[in-house]
Amino acid sequence: MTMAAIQDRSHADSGTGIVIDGVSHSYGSRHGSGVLALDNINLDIRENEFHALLGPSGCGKSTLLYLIGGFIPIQQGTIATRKGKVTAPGPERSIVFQNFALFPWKTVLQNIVYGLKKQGIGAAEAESRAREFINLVQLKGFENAYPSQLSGGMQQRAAIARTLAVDPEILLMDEPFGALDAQTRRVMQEELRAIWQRSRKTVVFVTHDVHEAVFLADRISIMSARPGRIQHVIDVNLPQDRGEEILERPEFLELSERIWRLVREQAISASRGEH
Ligand SMILES: Nc1ncnc2c1ncn2[C@@H]1O[C@H](COP(=O)(O)OP(=O)(O)OP(=O)(O)O)[C@@H](O)[C@H]1O
Repeated sequence: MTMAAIQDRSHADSGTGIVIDGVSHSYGSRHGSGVLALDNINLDIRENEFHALLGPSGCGKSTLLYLIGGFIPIQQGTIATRKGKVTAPGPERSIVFQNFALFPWKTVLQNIVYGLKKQGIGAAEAESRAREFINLVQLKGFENAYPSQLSGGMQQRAAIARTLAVDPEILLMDEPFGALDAQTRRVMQEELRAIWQRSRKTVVFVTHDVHEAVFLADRISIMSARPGRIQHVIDVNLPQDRGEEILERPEFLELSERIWRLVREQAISASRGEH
């Protein structure tokens, strides 16, 4: 696949939505007598949309993401993509974690090539594709650097390049910028939004940062405190092209304020033990 190919995806109908139907999840017991983390989640994530999952700490955002990824078994309900029901990890679904997850003993280039070779792609093509994605995330010149020689933001860009290079239809992101300083985080958010606009993957992005969710997403699901339920699904009617200037716009600030109040209600009811 070439860079032109990922750009073409913005006009293609090959994206994959995710249908989450009646999904509940408990930890500590196979039969539901442990900690109920998710309670009857029903959610349709549209093809090619950038969807944020927002909610108080411990509400089950990561659990839902891992269930979509097929990394933990679905106990109750179903999750389906264009490829059918999710029962295990699959190449059409890739995840980016908070802590970069690069191999420290491999260079940036080797880290990206590794994932491509595992998919059966030959060495020469893997290397040229890896270089394209290194350029995409603006790490040209750092191909031969080891993760320890990079800043946190650069490591995360390398991790995102590794994930994008294998061309998943669905990109699952678990607070990928949580470990970054505020300035780097801002730059990464802008870059991610721009990359998404070019590649038009279906993205599910977990965060507990309201501004991050509003800046990045087309729709935001607000979850209740544990056990996690979908309380609200909010459309983000902001321009598709989003730069730093959008943070000052009244519609951005109003929507952020409205969502902040909804999230805060969940956090307060959690602290009162209402869930
Ligand atoms: N492996 C596990 N064993 C037992 N309980 C777990 C396990 N993983 C998560 N939990 C519990 O399930 C609930 C949901 O956890 P999860 O990590 O999905 O929430 P989260 O919304 O992603 O939280 P945070 O925003 O703090 O990362 C939490 O109460 C947590 O304590």
